[in-house]
Amino acid sequence: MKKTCIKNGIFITSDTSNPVIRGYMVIEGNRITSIHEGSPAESEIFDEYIDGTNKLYMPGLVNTHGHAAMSLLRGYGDDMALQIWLEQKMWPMEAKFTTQDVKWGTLLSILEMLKGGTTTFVDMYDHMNEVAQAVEQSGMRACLTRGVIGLCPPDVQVAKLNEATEFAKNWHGKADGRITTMMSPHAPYTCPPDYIEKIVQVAHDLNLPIHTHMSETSREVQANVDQYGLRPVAHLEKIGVFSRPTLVAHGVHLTDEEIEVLKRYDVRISHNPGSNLKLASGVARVPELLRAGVKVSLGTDGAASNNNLDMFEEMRLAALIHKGVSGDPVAVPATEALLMGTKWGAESIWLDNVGQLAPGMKADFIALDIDQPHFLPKTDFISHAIYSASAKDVVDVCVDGKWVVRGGQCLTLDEEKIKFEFEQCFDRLTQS
Ligand SMILES: CSC[C@H]1O[C@@H](n2cnc3c(O)ncnc32)[C@H](O)[C@@H]1O
Ligand SMILES: [Zn+2]
Repeated sequence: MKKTCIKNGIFITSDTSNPVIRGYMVIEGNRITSIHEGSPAESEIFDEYIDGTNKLYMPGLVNTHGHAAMSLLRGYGDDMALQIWLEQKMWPMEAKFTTQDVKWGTLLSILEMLKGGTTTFVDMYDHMNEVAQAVEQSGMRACLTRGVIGLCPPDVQVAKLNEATEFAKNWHGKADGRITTMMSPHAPYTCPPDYIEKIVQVAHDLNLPIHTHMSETSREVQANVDQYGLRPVAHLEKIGVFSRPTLVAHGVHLTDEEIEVLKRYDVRISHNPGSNLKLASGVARVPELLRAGVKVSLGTDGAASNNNLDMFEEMRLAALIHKGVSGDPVAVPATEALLMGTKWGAESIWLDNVGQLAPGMKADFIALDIDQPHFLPKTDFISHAIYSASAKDVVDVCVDGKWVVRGGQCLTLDEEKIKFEFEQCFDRLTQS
C-alpha cells in the first residue's frame, strides 16, 4: 500500500486541545494514518513526499443539500420568493431537462464543488443515474437521492417511486463505496401524506435514510396548518417520516417545541444560509438548534438560489448571520461553522469516517494556498478558514486517497469539454 508523507504543512485537525498542527501527515492507501508536529524521523521511509510549504490542509467540505443540475438555471429567476420562483421559473424549465442536461449541468457543478474544496455532496434531483455516473467519473463522494414530487396522477406517482427505489437500490455503496443513497419526498407541500408513507416504507425496506425539504418558509408552515391542521414537523412525525434517520433541508421556521421533537428523533438539519437569504425565506434558528443538541450541517442548495456552490461562503455566512440577528458574538463561533461544514456534515449523512483530519479517517482533504495577503498574519488558521478564505484559495483536493485536483486543475474531468457541453445544453434549453 502506497505511503505518502505531506510535510512542512499546517493541518487543521479534530484534536480540540491542539487543533492546528505545523508538521506532517501520513496517508496510507485511502486512509490518514498519522499527523504530527515537526518533521518525520529520517528512519521513517515513505513512497512519496509532498511539500506542504505555504499550504493549509483541512478536511474536505461536505455540502449536505443541493440540486447540482440547477447550475443550468443560475441567474434565471433571481430576486423572487420560493413558491413563485419554483412554480413560475424552476419547474417549467426543469420540465424541459433531458438526461443530457442533467449530466452536463451536474458535471459543471461537480467541477465547481471539487475545485472549491467540497469533497462530498448531497444531491436530490431527477435523472439520477446520470448524476451517479458523473460522481463515479469525478472521484467525488456523494449521497444521492431521486427527489419525488407527488403532485401528479397515481400512475405517475407509482412510476416515480419505482424509479427512486431502483436508483437507491442500485447505487448504494457503489463507486468504491463513495456513493450512498437516500429516499426523498421533495416536501410536505408537494407530496400527499399517503405518498410520503409509501416512500417511508421503501426507506424501511431498504434500510435507507430520508431526505426532504421542510419548514423553509412561513407560507409553507401556514399552508400545512390550513391543509392538514398541523405544522410540518408534527405532520411528518404523524406520518412516520422520523421513524427513519432523517436529514431535513432548511428547517427555518421552527418553534422551541419543534426543535425538541427534532432532537428526540435525532433529525439532522441542513442549514442553507445563502439560499434562505436569497429567497427571503428567513434565518434558521441555528444557535437554538445547536443548544438543543440537534446536528446541524451546511448546504448550498442549487445554483439557482445561491448562486454559487462555495461552501466557504456558507461557513462564513453561518458564522456571521446568527451573530447579526441574535446580537450574540458567539452565537455561531468559527470553530462551530467549521464543524458544520466538515465533521457534522459527514455525520449528518451517516458517514463517520470522513470530515476530519485524524488517524483512521478516509483521506478526504483539501489544501489552501496561504501564501496570499488575506491569510496574513499567520495566527489563527481556523479564523482565517472561516472569515477570510474562499473557494478560490483551494489548490489541491484528495478524495478517498486519490488526488482529484492538483494545482487548481481537476485531474478526473475534462473542464473545457464540460463547459462546452454545458453551454450547448443551455442554448438548447433557452431556444426551445
Ligand atoms: C424533485 S427534485 C428537487 C426539486 O427541488 C427544487 N428545489 C430547488 N431548491 C429548492 C428549495 O429551496 N426548496 C424547495 N424546492 C427546491 C428543484 O427545483 C427541483 O424541482
Ligand atoms: Zn433544495
